[in-house]
Amino acid sequence: MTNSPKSTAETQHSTKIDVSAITGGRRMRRNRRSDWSRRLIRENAITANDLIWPIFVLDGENKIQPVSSMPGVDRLSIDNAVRAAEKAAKLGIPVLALFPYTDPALRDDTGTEALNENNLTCRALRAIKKEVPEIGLMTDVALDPYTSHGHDGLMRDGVILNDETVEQLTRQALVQAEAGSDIIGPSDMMDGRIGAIRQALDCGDYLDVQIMAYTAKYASAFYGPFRDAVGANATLKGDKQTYQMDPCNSDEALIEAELDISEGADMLMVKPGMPYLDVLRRLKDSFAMPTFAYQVSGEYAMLCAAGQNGWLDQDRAMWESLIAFKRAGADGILTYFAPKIAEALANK
Ligand SMILES: NCc1[nH]cc(CCC(=O)O)c1CC(=O)O
Ligand SMILES: [Mg+2]
Repeated sequence: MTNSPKSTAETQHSTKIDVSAITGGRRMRRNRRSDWSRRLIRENAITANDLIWPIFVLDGENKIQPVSSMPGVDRLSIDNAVRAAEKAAKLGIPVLALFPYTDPALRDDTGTEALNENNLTCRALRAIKKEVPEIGLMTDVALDPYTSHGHDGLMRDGVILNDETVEQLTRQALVQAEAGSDIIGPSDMMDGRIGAIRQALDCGDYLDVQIMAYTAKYASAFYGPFRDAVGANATLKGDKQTYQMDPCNSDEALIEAELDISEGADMLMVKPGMPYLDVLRRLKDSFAMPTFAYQVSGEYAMLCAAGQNGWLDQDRAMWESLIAFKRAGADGILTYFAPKIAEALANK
């Protein structure tokens, strides 16, 4: 490059750009120019109606026990879970999802405590139903909070048994329905459990109890903090790859969905959330079912940790992560941010 005056003038002349000609007059930035215009053209929004708030319940009274790997999330004794339900109802959150922290002394090989009609989950269901009847309650069907080995199913010689587990899960679902669960959420990934549970609910006069199938649940590293919260990290031996899905696959999710729908699922779920938005979109487009995403504990922990370090703006990242689920086709999101989001929306 020379820097003679003549050459500079030539360069300026030859780079005169006519953007309107290039884009055919289309100016995408026009709509982004002002706040009112951005609001006007917005395709997606989050409302409190989109939220399911997962809470951790523990035994005792007047207890609030922080989960160290999930800043701002606590294990709550039932009386405090009732307070949380009142708060959720006031904020317009439609559903609470209950997860029990089970006393290690109550865990055994076969997860017997799952079938106890007075277990923590059942007592929490009854207490919340009594005090806050207007809120929907969802419960987790899986054996991992109750087994001494931390697996979601029954185990023999190191193998997770499918059909025997399905029988046990079906009984667990009935116990929860009897205690007042509105939505049964089987999170175990055994084959055939949706159909078995549907059949049992219908025979047991629980025609109106809904099933949200954990349809595409992946064997994920992002569940770590949750397993802390429910005390399963200490007990879990091995991993869950023989029943949860391989993160390398997405076609398989379509078959899982087809099965769950034909077996009677009312709603589908993809889990984790952010790393599986493609799966969410495929399920929504293929089946047009009410479809949910679970923004799991590890996703929550990552955003909080980066925020605490000042590495990103936690609030903005939180909103952006949630709108991504809506954009990808979710009808709703299970998220530990639910109360924070609903509060912010209420104060807008
Ligand atoms: N049935 C277990 C269950 N139910 C919900 C979660 C994870 C939720 C989260 O990470 O927030 C898990 C963990 C697992 O499969 O090991
Ligand atoms: Mg399945």
